[in-house]
Amino acid sequence: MVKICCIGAGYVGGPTMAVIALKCPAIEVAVVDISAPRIAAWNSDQLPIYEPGLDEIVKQCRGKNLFFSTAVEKHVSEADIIFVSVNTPTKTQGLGAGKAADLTYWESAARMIADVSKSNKIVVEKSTVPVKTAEAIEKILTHNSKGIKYQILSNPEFLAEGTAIEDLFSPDRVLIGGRETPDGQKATQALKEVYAHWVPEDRIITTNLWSAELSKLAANAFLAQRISSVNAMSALCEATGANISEVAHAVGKDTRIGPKFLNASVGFGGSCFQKDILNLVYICECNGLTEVANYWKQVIKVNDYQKNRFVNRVVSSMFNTVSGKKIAILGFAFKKDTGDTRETPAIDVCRGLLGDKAQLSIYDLQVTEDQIRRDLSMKKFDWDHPIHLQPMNLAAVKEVSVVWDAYEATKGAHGICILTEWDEFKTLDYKKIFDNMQKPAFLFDGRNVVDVEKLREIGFIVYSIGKPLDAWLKDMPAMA
Ligand SMILES: NC(=O)c1ccc[n+]([C@@H]2O[C@H](COP(=O)([O-])OP(=O)(O)OC[C@H]3O[C@@H](n4cnc5c(N)ncnc54)[C@H](O)[C@@H]3O)[C@@H](O)[C@H]2O)c1
Ligand SMILES: O=c1ccn([C@@H]2O[C@H](COP(=O)(O)OP(=O)(O)O[C@H]3O[C@H](CO)[C@@H](O)[C@H](O)[C@H]3O)[C@@H](O)[C@H]2O)c(=O)[nH]1
Repeated sequence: MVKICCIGAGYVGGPTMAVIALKCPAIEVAVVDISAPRIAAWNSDQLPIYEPGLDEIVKQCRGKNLFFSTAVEKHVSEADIIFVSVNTPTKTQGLGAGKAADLTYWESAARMIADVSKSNKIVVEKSTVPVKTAEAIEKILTHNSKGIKYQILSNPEFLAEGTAIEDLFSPDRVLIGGRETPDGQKATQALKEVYAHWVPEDRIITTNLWSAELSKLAANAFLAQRISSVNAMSALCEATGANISEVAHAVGKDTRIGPKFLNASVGFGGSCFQKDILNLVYICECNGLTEVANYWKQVIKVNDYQKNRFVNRVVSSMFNTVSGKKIAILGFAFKKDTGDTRETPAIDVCRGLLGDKAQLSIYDLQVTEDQIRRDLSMKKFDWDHPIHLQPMNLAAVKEVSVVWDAYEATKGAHGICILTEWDEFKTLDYKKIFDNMQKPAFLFDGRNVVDVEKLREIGFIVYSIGKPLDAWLKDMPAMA
């Protein structure tokens, strides 16, 4: 029986391995982690991450051919194929701080593999890593090899949160990069056979190692660039009276551009886009490609601009101050159908409003109060470390309350900010909400989910990203 071990039981390791176990009953899959609470949660009824469809798969396979364990060394030493899916945060100190990927966790996983292995291994990079990481890992492994042969493959993951199971069941492509030697090709073939249990062969792409590593960073940079492009246009729409939904629809009809991923928003979030672009920028700079680095940096600058613009719009519309005013925040996760808050634009928007002394009442369908409080007091990039290494005893933010109902959040509020596109926010009883708010009642839709005209009829002053401004907002221009 082929044995697979995945180091890192996170948003990637958990779902990917669950799907491999489901689709390959003859393979034994062990997912290991240094975080005991995380492993305990994977072995409980309350999985550590919320992902539609994941519970059922885990229930079906757990204890049969899918195991979650803290016995890292045991499972690594027994495995034929080892996936490494650990954190690769942005460095916060030293050379490349604020940009370069911190490979501490990756390196410690590689050293551990070298220490405990007694048989040949295929080591698969599942984490997103800088180009040429495989070469460094190869050096660590072979330096300590004791005669054991290692083949390193790059197999980046392209799943998006909220649709992870769908994406894993039916990926646009599976990418495998390997050495172009007979042993390298054999390893590539072995991994290809795992995916071939359910992925059509023409969707499994094989490349050299460096192309696979770079393709992951490139794909995320292209995706994020699309959002910054549409968000940049949204600012111009507000200035000119054009409507971003109409512009995006018209632009996306061009088959060369396509309709997906063109929703203007308060800004992109998530654990990957910013981190991976910063990483790309750093690699360009290290290779002397300043113009290329600056080009990609702009994608992040526009994203920061979009978040700032939103906060400025809220404050300037409400008579240039939100001091002491109750603002309801609807949605805190970085997108719908996930409880993940890593780099969510809600953090920056909330901090901006708190900076102007607002009182926030936050409601999200999946994010816990504890998580929200941690996010609002944590330093940038501190989130991307194993949970037991993250700062504890964070300062309490007393101007924030977290509630479990949109009506409660909005009761007595001066304004509402919609920051996540949860379906529930489309069907709330906005008349009831309006009646219970201070007047004038403001609604700032950072996700374009509400029916602007209907809300204006009820009496709201509405701002919706990239949509024609109502008269009130035109009279209260926001500073960029
Ligand atoms: N989240 C996504 O949607 C996504 C998608 C594609 C790629 N990625 C990439 O995949 C990697 C993992 O991301 P994630 O979202 O799953 O992170 P995560 O924080 O959810 O999970 C990483 C896990 O690795 C564990 N870990 C760290 N060092 C370890 C070690 N030495 N031994 C054992 N366990 C260790 C941590 O405790 C943690 O549980 C990152 O490189 C990320 O960029 C993420
Ligand atoms: O038209 C759009 C699409 C997305 N977003 C925002 O962009 C962010 C990222 O969304 P999405 O890409 O759907 O989620 P992620 O889970 O971050 O997935 C991205 O990052 C992963 C980690 O690398 C990759 O594997 C995926 O392919 C890539 O889509 C979220 O805040 C979204 O709200 C928009 O504002 N407008």
